[in-house]
Amino acid sequence: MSVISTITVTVPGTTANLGPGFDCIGAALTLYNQFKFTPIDKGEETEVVHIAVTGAEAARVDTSAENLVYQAFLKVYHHLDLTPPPVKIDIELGVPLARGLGSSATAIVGGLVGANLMAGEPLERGELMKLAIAIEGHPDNVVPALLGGCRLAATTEDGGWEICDIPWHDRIIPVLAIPDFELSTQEARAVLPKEFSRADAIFNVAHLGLLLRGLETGREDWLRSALQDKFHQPYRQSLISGYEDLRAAALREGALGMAISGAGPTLIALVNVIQAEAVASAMAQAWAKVGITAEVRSLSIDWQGTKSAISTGG
Ligand SMILES: Nc1ncnc2c1ncn2[C@@H]1O[C@H](COP(=O)(O)OP(=O)(O)O)[C@@H](O)[C@H]1O
Ligand SMILES: N[C@@H](CCOP(=O)(O)O)C(=O)O
Repeated sequence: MSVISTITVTVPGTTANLGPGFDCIGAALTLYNQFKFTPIDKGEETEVVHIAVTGAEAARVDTSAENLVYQAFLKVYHHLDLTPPPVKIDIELGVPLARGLGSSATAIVGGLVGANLMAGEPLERGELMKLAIAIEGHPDNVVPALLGGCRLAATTEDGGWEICDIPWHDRIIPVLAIPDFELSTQEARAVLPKEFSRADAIFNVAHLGLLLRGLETGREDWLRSALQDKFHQPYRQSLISGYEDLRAAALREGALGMAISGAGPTLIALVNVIQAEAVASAMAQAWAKVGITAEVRSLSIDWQGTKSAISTGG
């Protein structure tokens, strides 16, 4: 009988909200975290984990049993009422932490998918998705991280989720300006009001519609207004120093619009492919002028979502 030696799970980072789609839309990006799960022999001991992390920000990741990847791994076993096996988890970080690029979603999805494969794949993708949304608390990062592409998530009348794939025109490029400072999602959610006016709700519904059709058709006149929002960006801008300077620089070089990626502090510009390089360099310079070091990257949409491979031995 073949025995699992290692399970490798690769999960894309994501950009959520895209302006008016607060907590309901997100897209997977060509930026990845990799998680390797290796069963270890620990005799009678259970719930034992060894975690090793590599990558530029490795020292910032908790390697205790509180690690989010392991917590998600345990969730599958507890959900199935099974005893979790001792495991070694190797994490290779490619998604910057706490920058609004869905690093926590990669950890959750990675842990769930790894555990499900180790347990013999008892859970279907839809069940894993529900567990992931429950852990993260909102669907807009974990859904595209798992499925790839740009996805809209809406609740169904029976309390489930309807997931809709959003076409993304290949002329439209996401340029991500990633600063060297962090902003936790929890902190950036704490500044938001609990209620919104009717005028704000109508504003966001209209602009989300514009965004969806703009992304599908690539129509630049629609996309130029589509990233406006009244639900989160007005309250979060002050947490991101240089926000207005970056927006002005990006628009000056021809960006169609700029928004906060997820809860920030990364900023995302939607750009016609022809302008991508000029916009990226203008955004980097604008942050440098206010003393912030940043990495600015023109990325693509990841269409595959989470990938996994199992190597066996014995
Ligand atoms: N690869 C990882 N392994 C373990 N925990 C992680 C990993 N990536 C992110 N996390 C956890 O998620 C936190 C960041 O989550 P959050 O504030 O939501 O930011 P982000 O926008 O990156 O998702 C990190 O501080 C860490 O606790
Ligand atoms: N809709 C959430 C998205 C958070 O994304 P993250 O990448 O910052 O974790 C929010 O805006 O709070």
